[in-house]
Amino acid sequence: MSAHEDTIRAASEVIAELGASIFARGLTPGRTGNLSCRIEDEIVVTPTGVSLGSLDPCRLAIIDLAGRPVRGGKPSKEAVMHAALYRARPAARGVVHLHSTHAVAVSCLADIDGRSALPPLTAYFVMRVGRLPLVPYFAPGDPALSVAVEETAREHHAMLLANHGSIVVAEDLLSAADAAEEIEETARLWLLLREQRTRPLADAQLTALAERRQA
Ligand SMILES: O=C(O)[C@@H](O)C(=O)COP(=O)(O)O
Ligand SMILES: [Zn+2]
Repeated sequence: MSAHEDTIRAASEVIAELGASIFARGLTPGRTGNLSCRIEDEIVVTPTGVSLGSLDPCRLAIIDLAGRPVRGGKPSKEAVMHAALYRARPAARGVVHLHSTHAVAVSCLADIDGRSALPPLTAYFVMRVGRLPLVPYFAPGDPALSVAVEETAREHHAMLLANHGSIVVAEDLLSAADAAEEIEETARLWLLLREQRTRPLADAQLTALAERRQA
């Protein structure tokens, strides 16, 4: 087996392990959500119609950076969107898309700010996620969704898909998962606090966090 195949195999094991953990913690129900890792110019992505809780690392799909199937199982219907994210952010190596309950709830609200779907309630949210734009609704797998996501990803690594869920692209798969989990926790906090006056972080506090992130 070549070194490339060895790396694909190792990434597939990480994807299956992470999928099981995400599913066990109730972060995406049923057969929703999809995960991927970029290895050189190939992407290992979860197959369509399979629960993240029961992924077989030997049956994941391999696609190219144009989103075309190369070998393995039938790719997620969002594979083209994953490929679009890697094109938009060439240094990225992991993508996580989830239907986490509270994040989906926020994505369905009529009155959210499309430029920033969740307020900066905590430092952790600001450090992991930053500003979270809302991508307008397109049906799952619609090529127009990939176009919208690719455009947004040039400025933001995390976004909320209207009436759908979260999607994060990051330097590695586990960092993408951390950010997706943080979106869910912040959405839950925000819904808990909705009837109360809140005190999001102030601009000076956000600037200080941005400086620490760069340090
Ligand atoms: O919402 C959808 O249908 C997809 O975005 C999804 O989450 C699961 O689709 P597959 O990855 O094709 O199973
Ligand atoms: Zn989905």
